[in-house]
Amino acid sequence: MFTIEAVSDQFDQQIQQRIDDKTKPLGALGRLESLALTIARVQGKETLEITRPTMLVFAGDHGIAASGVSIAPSEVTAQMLLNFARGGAAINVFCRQLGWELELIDCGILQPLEGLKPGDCGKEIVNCRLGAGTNPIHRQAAMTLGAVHQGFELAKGRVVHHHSLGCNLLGLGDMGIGNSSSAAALMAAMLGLEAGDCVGRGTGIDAATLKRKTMLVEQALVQHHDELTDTYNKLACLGGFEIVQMTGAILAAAELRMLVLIDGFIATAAALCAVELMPACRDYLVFAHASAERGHQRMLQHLKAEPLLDLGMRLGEGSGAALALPLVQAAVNFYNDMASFAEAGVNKVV
Ligand SMILES: O=C(O)c1ccc[n+]([C@@H]2O[C@H](COP(=O)([O-])O)[C@@H](O)[C@H]2O)c1
Ligand SMILES: Cc1cc2nc[nH]c2cc1C
Repeated sequence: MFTIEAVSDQFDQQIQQRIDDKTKPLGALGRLESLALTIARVQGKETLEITRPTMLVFAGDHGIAASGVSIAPSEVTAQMLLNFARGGAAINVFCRQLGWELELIDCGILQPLEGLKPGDCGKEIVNCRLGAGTNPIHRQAAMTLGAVHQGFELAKGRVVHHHSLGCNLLGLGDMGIGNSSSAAALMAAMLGLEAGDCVGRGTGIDAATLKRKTMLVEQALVQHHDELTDTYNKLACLGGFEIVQMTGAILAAAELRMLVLIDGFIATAAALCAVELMPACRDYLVFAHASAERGHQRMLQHLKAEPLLDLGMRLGEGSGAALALPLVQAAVNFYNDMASFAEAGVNKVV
């Protein structure tokens, strides 16, 4: 369904030489230097550029939320999506500040946001609905395999659309009450860990809720144990509509050789799925930040990812990915515009 080419390391030496020739002590731009190498490999050209950076926020509801695993009920997913549409959430503020295009995608919240009065809803919500919330994963499969495939196709449609508008950097974010349970279950299934190693406090639950959440995720893993044979089945049994579509978006973006900025715990669960399915897509991913959610560090280690920021954030929405854009632009700009020792007439120091 996707044809993804791993990036070539053929020009690594030239790229590294260009970075090392800039007027700075060797390695002094730290993580920005490896970021520039990543971008140069992906873009494969002399002058790097970030064009029309676009944040896609995928929203979906989760059956498990009815069993009390979050601080909020499922209704808050729709309420926050409406808040995004009206421009009032953290992701709106950061996108406006930093120059992101923003698209909101309903992947399957409980009830579609229809029947709003004209003018009530500022921004279009793109309909990519796979259902009215997933089934509770501790009792049955979240969705059918057909829904997983359909979700990949819908996400690919959005990515192709933004690519055609000139976007070469996607940010991926999520909104979905209960989705940290689904992300933790997928993490456990993919990394071969216990529920207890993967489940965290999500929106900020108390100790008793954490215990229940861990038990339900454990139950989901036992319930589906024999079906967790490949990534598609893992997504069908344990996933969420927004996690499926973020996975599809990563694969579609990699196919088009676009860079993808991954947000926190939920988006990284989608990255785990995408990389398990097609390892070559890893080359196109930049991990924006270390979420405070328990388990995120271990996901990042598994993906050999060094996140750009560590702000103790655990909001989702794409907020961490949004904040990392200036660093990506800084990596591009130093690579393009900084003088070399020869150009500047500075003695090369090593
Ligand atoms: O992405 C993260 O790192 C992250 C960590 C904790 C919570 N969240 C957000 O909080 C919601 C999921 O939390 P919960 O407790 O409802 O499972 C969902 O809307 C996520 O975007 C996001
Ligand atoms: C208020 C609120 C905002 C959010 N943004 C992302 N997940 C969220 C969860 C809640 C509860």
